[in-house]
Amino acid sequence: MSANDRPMGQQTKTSATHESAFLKACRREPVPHTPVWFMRQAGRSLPEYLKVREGISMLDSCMMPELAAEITMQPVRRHKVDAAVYFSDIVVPLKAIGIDLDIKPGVGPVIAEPIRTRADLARLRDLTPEDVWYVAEAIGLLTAELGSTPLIGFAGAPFTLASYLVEGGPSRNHEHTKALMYGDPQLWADLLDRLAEITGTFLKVQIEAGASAVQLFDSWVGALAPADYRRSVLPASAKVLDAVASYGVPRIHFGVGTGELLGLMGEAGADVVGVDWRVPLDEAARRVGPGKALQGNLDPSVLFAPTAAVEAKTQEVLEAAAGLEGHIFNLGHGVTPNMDPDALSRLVEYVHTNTVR
Ligand SMILES: Cc1c2[nH]c(c1CCC(=O)O)Cc1[nH]c(c(CCC(=O)O)c1C)Cc1[nH]c(c(CCC(=O)O)c1C)Cc1[nH]c(c(C)c1CCC(=O)O)C2
Repeated sequence: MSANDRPMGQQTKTSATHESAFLKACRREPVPHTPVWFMRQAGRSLPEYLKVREGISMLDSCMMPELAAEITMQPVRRHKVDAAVYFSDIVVPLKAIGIDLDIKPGVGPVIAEPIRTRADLARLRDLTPEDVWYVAEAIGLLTAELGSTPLIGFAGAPFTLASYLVEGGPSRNHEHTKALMYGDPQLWADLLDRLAEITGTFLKVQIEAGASAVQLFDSWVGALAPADYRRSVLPASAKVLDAVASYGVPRIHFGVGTGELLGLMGEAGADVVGVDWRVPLDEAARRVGPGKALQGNLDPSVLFAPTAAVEAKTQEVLEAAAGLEGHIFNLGHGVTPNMDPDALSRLVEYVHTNTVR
């Protein structure tokens, strides 16, 4: 359906979303104020989240469209952020293809039988849109409710998904993962390629349902040196980003501790590169090179300091970003459960009123 075929209301909404500060910054166009959203903005920092999640497991809540839509809306209503991020988890598509896994509170995703051999690989079948019907349904509800506020869809990148699958759960040193990557490069490449297929489909489902941007989370890839990233990870991440290129929605690519990988993560095909708090944004821009917007990068733990200190550190981020082609303000990683929601609301207000030009 072309824009002209749409009913009037939807057409107006679509163009208002297109003209939002968030999408303009992603496209590196001038903005009225610096747009801001927070990774993990929905979740345990919000009392209204704890209330609606009572007695419902994390994975079950991801499969309940009305509930997932409500949780996605909560931080938009409360903080007045410039974008919503679809409430789900990076392991949802793996669960959807039948991998036996759970999300353990305070721990993270735990896989019953890790994937470490060629025979194990056969368990990673293709994802079909029907497997994740609840995603399209939740996003349909959301695009109606969000008005001109854009919705960000997301997925875990092949390396980060592989690290959970191969380790069997969260890991500090990624020992089994690296043993496989260095010990059996062909099996590793095949594993990442399978995950790239699944992830590409998961993102397509979200875009076709109405997501206005997508973020590919390679949260743990900062564990790798650049040469290993280029050889063993970049081809699979590039395949995912390429799979959704034709939709024309901005593709954000983010990892933690990835200061040495920023240029390569841009090369993988992102339109926006997410930066954690370890590299100032002006330096990050030099590493990424021209033609890409940046997202970040206040240290989340700064939010635990008094307001004046939060504002001083925020000002530093805004000043480092002043010369960028496009900047979306975010934390350098996700909101944590003990964060004061009021501090986050104040931060949004501060960024909106203190944009540096
Ligand atoms: C690595 C990763 C995961 N999940 C995700 C990543 C990449 C982002 C990152 O680097 O932080 C992505 C994710 N997970 C969740 C979102 C929601 C959208 C948002 O508001 O950003 C997003 C974008 C919900 C969630 N995913 C999870 C929660 C907490 C579960 C709960 O509320 O019971 C939420 C709100 C569970 C989860 N799932 C995962 C972890 C490490 C945890 C935390 C475990 C814990 O501390 O209890 C895996």
